[in-house]
Amino acid sequence: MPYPHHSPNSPQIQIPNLSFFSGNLFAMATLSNSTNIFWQDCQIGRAERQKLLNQKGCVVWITGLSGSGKSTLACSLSRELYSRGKLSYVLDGDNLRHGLNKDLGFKAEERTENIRRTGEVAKLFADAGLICVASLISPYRRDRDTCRSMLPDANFIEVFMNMPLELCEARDPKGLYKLARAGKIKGFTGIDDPYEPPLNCEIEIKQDGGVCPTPTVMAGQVVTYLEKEGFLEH
Ligand SMILES: Nc1ncnc2c1ncn2[C@@H]1O[C@H](COP(=O)(O)OS(=O)(=O)O)[C@@H](OP(=O)(O)O)[C@H]1O
Ligand SMILES: Nc1ncnc2c1ncn2[C@@H]1O[C@H](COP(=O)(O)OP(=O)(O)O)[C@@H](O)[C@H]1O
Repeated sequence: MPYPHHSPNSPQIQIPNLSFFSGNLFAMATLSNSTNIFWQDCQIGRAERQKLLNQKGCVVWITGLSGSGKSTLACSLSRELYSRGKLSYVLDGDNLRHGLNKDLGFKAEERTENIRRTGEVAKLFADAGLICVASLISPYRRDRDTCRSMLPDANFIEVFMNMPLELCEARDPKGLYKLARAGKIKGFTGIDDPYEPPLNCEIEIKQDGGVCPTPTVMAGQVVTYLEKEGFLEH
């Protein structure tokens, strides 16, 4: 079943000539200039792929400060799912910036485009029947909500790494906080750039009595949710 805004045979809206936007990637990204296009369906769809894999496609979106443990959770979760015979794929912000998003920096509009593109790719993976684990700072609530709105609501599972800045900064595995504090990186999230915590996330990972749960425990929290919501069976 195609998503509502991609419904087949829907009339194509004619968009005015946008050539005056040429060279402005971000203006172009928010508007579509494709006309006379049609949705193409195949006999083998999402339902058939999910049956084959005995799971339901979804997006687990992990958000949080640099150093909060997003990649650690993503990898631990992927490993745990693999051991249960479930297929997942990790989209890591750092890794995507080596390829698909290599043209983007860290200004607000570039982060927005980074999240939008990643959301579109995550949606494709979910449609392929996979459990897609996206781990990006994704500091803006509106950008995360845009990704949520691309999918049926229950299929977007937002996981908030609610770790204090002091812990992330003490970890500083890449030395980036140190550089940001020294003024050598401008616009670093949590230091001189904003992070907007989720208001209504599905899962929150936080310290318990000042102790951070282990990667296995964090992954277990997500697996329990996926199991309860029926994503690990067809
Ligand atoms: N200015 C600034 N602010 C935040 N992070 C920075 C910055 N410059 C480089 N980095 C490194 O880039 C990684 C974050 O990339 P993301 O694609 O996840 O960022 S975002 O979602 O577009 O905000 C982030 O990786 P993680 O530490 O894994 O979060 C950093 O290593
Ligand atoms: N649950 C945890 N317990 C202990 N150390 C952790 C945990 N999660 C992450 N770390 C460590 O914290 C650092 C940052 O983790 P990482 O997953 O790279 O964060 P992010 O992807 O959010 O930047 C790494 O050195 C990692 O080994």
